[in-house]
Amino acid sequence: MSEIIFVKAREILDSRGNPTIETEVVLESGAVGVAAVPSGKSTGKFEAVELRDGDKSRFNGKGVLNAVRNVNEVIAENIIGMEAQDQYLIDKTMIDLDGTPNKSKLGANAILSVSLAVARAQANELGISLYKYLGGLNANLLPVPQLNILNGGAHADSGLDIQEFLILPVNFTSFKEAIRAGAEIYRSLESILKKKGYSVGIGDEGGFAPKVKNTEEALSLIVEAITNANYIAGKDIFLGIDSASSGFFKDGYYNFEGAKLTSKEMIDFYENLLSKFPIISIEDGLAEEDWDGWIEFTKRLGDKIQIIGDDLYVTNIERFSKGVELKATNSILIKLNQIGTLSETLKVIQFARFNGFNAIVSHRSGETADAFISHLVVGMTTGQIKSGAPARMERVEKYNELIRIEEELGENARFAGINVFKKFLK
Ligand SMILES: C=C(OP(=O)(O)O)C(=O)O
Ligand SMILES: [Mg+2]
Repeated sequence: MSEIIFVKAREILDSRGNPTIETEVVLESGAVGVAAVPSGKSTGKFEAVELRDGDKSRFNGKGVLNAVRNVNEVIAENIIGMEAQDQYLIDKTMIDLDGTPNKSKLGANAILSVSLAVARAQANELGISLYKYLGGLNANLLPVPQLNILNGGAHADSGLDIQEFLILPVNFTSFKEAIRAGAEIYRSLESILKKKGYSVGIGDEGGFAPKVKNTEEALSLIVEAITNANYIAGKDIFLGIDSASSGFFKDGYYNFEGAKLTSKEMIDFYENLLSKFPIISIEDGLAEEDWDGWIEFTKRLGDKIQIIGDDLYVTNIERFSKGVELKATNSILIKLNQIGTLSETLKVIQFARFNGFNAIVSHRSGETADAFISHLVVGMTTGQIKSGAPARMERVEKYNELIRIEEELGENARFAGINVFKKFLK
């Protein structure tokens, strides 16, 4: 047991060059925990509040000095003296100190940086890896990576409406081999794009951002890349998309690929895609307030594919409970900074499990070198992680950390592989 004696936050930069917060926590024993918070661009309307200064003279208003001050001057004096092992109590103390339903007073970024740094400090205090602290002996499952190799939407200027085109390597015996296949396919896609005269510039999450015609062309290029890399699409590698469709939903319609579609027409579009491509996962296929559409979507396609709510749920237990009750999806995306504490995130993952939902732990489009999510996904044995392309160091670092974890687990490591999708493959 060791109590917190020092808490200090600072403003650092994220992968887009925007400011974000990092916090350091020191325990009486000398154990230290440092954690940095990422930042989204296609953020959900119902996410907890990321506190930004609004002072246009610094970072065009995006500074986080107020959040830093909230850690150093408000949170610090309230948690110094608390035991680092009391994660739930520390998180509750911060939630109560904030006192708002969306953490708008202190900032979810401020609160989360402390929450994660405390967990790290406690793992270091115990002298064990973070994933082992989170999950103990049960923490031996390595996730299927969802690798975003072609970018659109708010993350790139490819002109594609769909934000993320993902490959999911499943037919492998280890995470390391799965990521190798992913990286080979990424490079294979680069060669194809070059040969066809497309740009090989990349988007925020490291995927290529060619100005291709539409979704079908993007998916065809990816299938070709899989084949050229000597893998079989639909067996070794499945496809996924994150439409981030709240970004093109307006006044009840989806403004998609030049047309104005109803929810039903959007679902028809996805159903047609499934008949042409080995897609196993669709995230945010519909918008964050289109509950009726989601119910229909899951009724029609929920036994064939993983249907993930991201902006729909924002890792919030209330919105997620509603989704479970309404059968709005069969899966949930998990982003720590959508809700703002580790303990609330753990509860949402547990709730997903109780209800037979897949949980996919995710990075944000603005990232740091912090690989906390790699430990979270193994600690909670969720079986899937989404961390962008197998390129750009802030993305790769999450995958590299999983390679290290797999090595540490040795013969006890298991790769989730096809198991996480078995229920969709009858
Ligand atoms: C990672 C995503 O993007 P962002 O961080 O911009 O919300 C996403 O939508 O899943
Ligand atoms: Mg998303």
